[in-house]
Amino acid sequence: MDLYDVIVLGAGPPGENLAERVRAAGLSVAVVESELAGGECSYWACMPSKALLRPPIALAEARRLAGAREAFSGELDAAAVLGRRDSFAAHWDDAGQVDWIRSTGAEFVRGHGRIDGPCRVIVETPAGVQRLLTARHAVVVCTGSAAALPDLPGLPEALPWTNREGTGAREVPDRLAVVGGGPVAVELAYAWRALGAEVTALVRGERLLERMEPFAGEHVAEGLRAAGVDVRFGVSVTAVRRPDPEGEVTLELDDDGGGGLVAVAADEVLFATGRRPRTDDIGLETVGLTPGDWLPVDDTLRVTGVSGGWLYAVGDVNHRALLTHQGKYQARIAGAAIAARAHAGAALDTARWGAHQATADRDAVTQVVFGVPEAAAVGLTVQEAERRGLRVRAVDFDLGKVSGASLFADDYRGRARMVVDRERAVLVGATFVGPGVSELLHAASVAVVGEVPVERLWHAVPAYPTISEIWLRLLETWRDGEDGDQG
Ligand SMILES: Cc1cc2nc3c(=O)[nH]c(=O)nc-3n(C[C@H](O)[C@H](O)[C@H](O)COP(=O)(O)OP(=O)(O)OC[C@H]3O[C@@H](n4cnc5c(N)ncnc54)[C@H](O)[C@@H]3O)c2cc1C
Ligand SMILES: NC(=O)c1ccc[n+]([C@@H]2O[C@H](COP(=O)([O-])OP(=O)(O)OC[C@H]3O[C@@H](n4cnc5c(N)ncnc54)[C@H](O)[C@@H]3O)[C@@H](O)[C@H]2O)c1
Repeated sequence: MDLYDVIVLGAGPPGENLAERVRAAGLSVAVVESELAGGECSYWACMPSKALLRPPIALAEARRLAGAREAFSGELDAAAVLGRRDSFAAHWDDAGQVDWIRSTGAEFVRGHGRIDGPCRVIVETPAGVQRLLTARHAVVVCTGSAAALPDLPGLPEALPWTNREGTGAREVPDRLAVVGGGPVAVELAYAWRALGAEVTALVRGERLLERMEPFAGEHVAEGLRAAGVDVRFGVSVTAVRRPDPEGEVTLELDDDGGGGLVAVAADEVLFATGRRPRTDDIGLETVGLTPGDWLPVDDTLRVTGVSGGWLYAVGDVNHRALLTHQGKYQARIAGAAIAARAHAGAALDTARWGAHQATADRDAVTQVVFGVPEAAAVGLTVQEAERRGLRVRAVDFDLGKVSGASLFADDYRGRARMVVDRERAVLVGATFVGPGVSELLHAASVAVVGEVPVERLWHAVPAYPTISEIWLRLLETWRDGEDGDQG
């Protein structure tokens, strides 16, 4: 029997960070990983997708500048882009990440872990050996999520792409159909179109990026269309046919979306229709939980409904904010809470924004969706703020009218919104859409998390001529008491 203070199940970025955090607090820890240390993010999600996107974005941005565009007459070298992607996915080899985990003093255990009652984890190693690990203080489930596929006739036989093939494919299909309207669909439609595929995006709803302000999705749809993606709204796939696994795939649609389209033929189909928790085979039934469910947690990331307070869940698996950086934030908070509880008598700071209270992953979630344009958001949209009972004002401005933006790209198109709590006159959310806006986001996060009064923001002087001068235009619009460009 191996005894540790903490056992971490799953070595995605949140699991790795949790281990580092509790080690730094002097606790012993074992990290169990069944596939690759680094998780989905490193090999089939964030890193390879951004590696696929960066060359097309750089090229598209250069082509928007008179004088620079003349230097680019050729097309992207798809093989070189895929090769660069491979190196960013570390050629699907996790030796570097395992070394890093071990460098923290954590023990790395390769194998499939299952909870076996309170504080116990049984690991089935690749050699088929079972090893029992016991935790003195905590077991932290960081097993992440996998692609959720709808229950459609013919879908399993059609061998659909999920995010794994969508980020890892070694050849560019001639025709790719993409189902879904979230970040995965948007980014991968943009990337594969730029690499040479004919891409049809089939969106069930009426807009893209439903969790962001509506104008973000509108600008992104316009950008995808400008890049040559055929974007169709209001269409649902009802069945998928691929009689020959090597042959083309046909998607049957319920409605023509007004465009006369009743079926789509493609060489591959990517389903980007959301995520499901990886909890179906981790022994949840041994502690009274239901396999296959998301794991609800309190704000210290402790799983609710389990007695003894020893079980935590961090990252995608708790369904609070399915983003790597938010999972790592949760890991820092949970690690601090576990360490404080382990050192009997240490008081927990569970006030809003306290050291042991996850707050940002509800009230200040940051996200950037990459492409041309980029969409970047933090905190609450108008709709979410109103749902929470806040009285807010949306302050909008056309980013194309900011001199830094017009220098960044000819005919710059973009928009910004700050959402201001009228009662306290502080920012509760911000959204930017336009080329190159991703690096604007952190300033907005600091304002939201710091609850900086809007009047104080006048003293945060943006350098001239940068896109950040949008802040002055937003403040002027706020001062003048009328909304900017609402178009
Ligand atoms: C295409 C795509 C692009 C994305 N891009 C971004 C982005 O740009 N930025 C961003 O912030 N987020 C992005 N995300 C989301 C991000 O990938 C996830 O939020 C992140 O990976 C969650 O980390 P996690 O550790 O919770 O889960 P995962 O990364 O899924 O890691 C979980 C780990 O647990 C292991 N595991 C599972 N079960 C067991 C078990 N029983 N025993 C042992 N080990 C187990 C798995 O093998 C895996 O290594 C993207 C997602 C997708 C699909
Ligand atoms: N750059 C980034 O930060 C980034 C990039 C990719 C993914 N992610 C994260 O990964 C997670 C997964 O992303 P995602 O885009 O797969 O999921 P999502 O839940 O964000 O979007 C799923 C989309 O599929 C649609 N959909 C669901 N079921 C459907 C069905 N049966 N038929 C047709 N459409 C259907 C939804 O309406 C929605 O548009 C998200 O939380 C996202 O934030 C982040």
